[in-house]
Amino acid sequence: MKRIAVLTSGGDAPGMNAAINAVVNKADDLGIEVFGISRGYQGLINNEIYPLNTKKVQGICRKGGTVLETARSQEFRTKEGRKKAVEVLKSHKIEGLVVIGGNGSLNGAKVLSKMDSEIKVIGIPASIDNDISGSDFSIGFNTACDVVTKALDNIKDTALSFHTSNEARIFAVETMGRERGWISILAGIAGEADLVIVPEKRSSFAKVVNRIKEIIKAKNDCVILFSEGITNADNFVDQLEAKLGHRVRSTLLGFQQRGGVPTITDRILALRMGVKAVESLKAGESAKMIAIKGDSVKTELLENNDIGTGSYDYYLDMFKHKVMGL
Ligand SMILES: Nc1ncnc2c1ncn2[C@@H]1O[C@H](COP(=O)(O)OP(=O)(O)OP(=O)(O)O)[C@@H](O)[C@H]1O
Ligand SMILES: O=P(O)(O)OC[C@H]1O[C@](O)(CO)[C@@H](O)[C@@H]1O
Repeated sequence: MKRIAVLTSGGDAPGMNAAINAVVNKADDLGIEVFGISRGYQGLINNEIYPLNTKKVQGICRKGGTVLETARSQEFRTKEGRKKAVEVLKSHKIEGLVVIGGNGSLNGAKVLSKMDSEIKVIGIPASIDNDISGSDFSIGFNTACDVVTKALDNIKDTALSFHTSNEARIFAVETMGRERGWISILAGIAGEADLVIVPEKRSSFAKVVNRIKEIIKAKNDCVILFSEGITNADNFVDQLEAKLGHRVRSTLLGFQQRGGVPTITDRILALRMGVKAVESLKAGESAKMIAIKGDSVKTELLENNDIGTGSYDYYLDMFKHKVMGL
């Protein structure tokens, strides 16, 4: 393997830059040339490709987002688009490609790996949603949880300061994560939310309301964390106010969860995965994804699924009275 390329695709995630840095530095160690591709698969189709070296990626580990920029590409979903992508890689004599992205990007990597046996493709899971099967954690998830936990810490200061007021204080905070409640559950436990509502559990709206009433009766405040993937997430707070007859103060953290300086945990995860991806290409592997399992970084087959695995049930069951679903 003499020449490889790296791209980032789909939603950006904090730590993607550390993965790029590791790919370039490990390739340098092994005497492999590296090219960067801008704007994901669309940039690849458009031949937006340039040489990278260790100097160019110096100091990027601390940066959020991705220095390669990212995109979602309809054209790459077509066979014609993917053919163009292969032609571009071949025209630059690229023998291996590292795709850093979420489950869609990794599905794209799998399809690309079937196009031409001379081009090896390895995926690195990077998404704040942690919804990628095969790896316990994806790059960016830890940073997103950190943002949400810190927001909860701040909100709880107000909640606890109003314990003796006449009016019960109720706060509702929405998290990202698409159909998965990973961010809610981990940040909820760490930030001591009183109630976490995730899409994976089933309950009724009436039961959720009753649980909130119990919490208020017991301590006069309630901090609720709910996932964007629950049923009727958009109207959840309005419906709660109507049923409870109380004000519910709402916080939408939105894209704050996807950006910002990556935590050391995300940086180390990304660095380990970047190194493993280059080693895997060097060993001639293809159609594989880098995964963290327990404390080990491994290669797994790229599978066409998008539900995320890891030890999710363990966290859901830690404090049963604090977790409900809708
Ligand atoms: N089945 C597929 N076949 C070919 N390409 C795909 C496929 N699925 C996704 N892609 C490519 O990967 C790109 C990124 O996918 P997607 O928009 O689902 O984001 P993602 O990687 O899952 O990130 P996020 O975690 O932000 O959702 C798509 O725009 C498309 O170009
Ligand atoms: O607006 P966009 O870029 O499609 O991203 C929104 C989605 O991306 C994610 O942040 C994952 O990257 C989801 O949690 C969220 O719903």
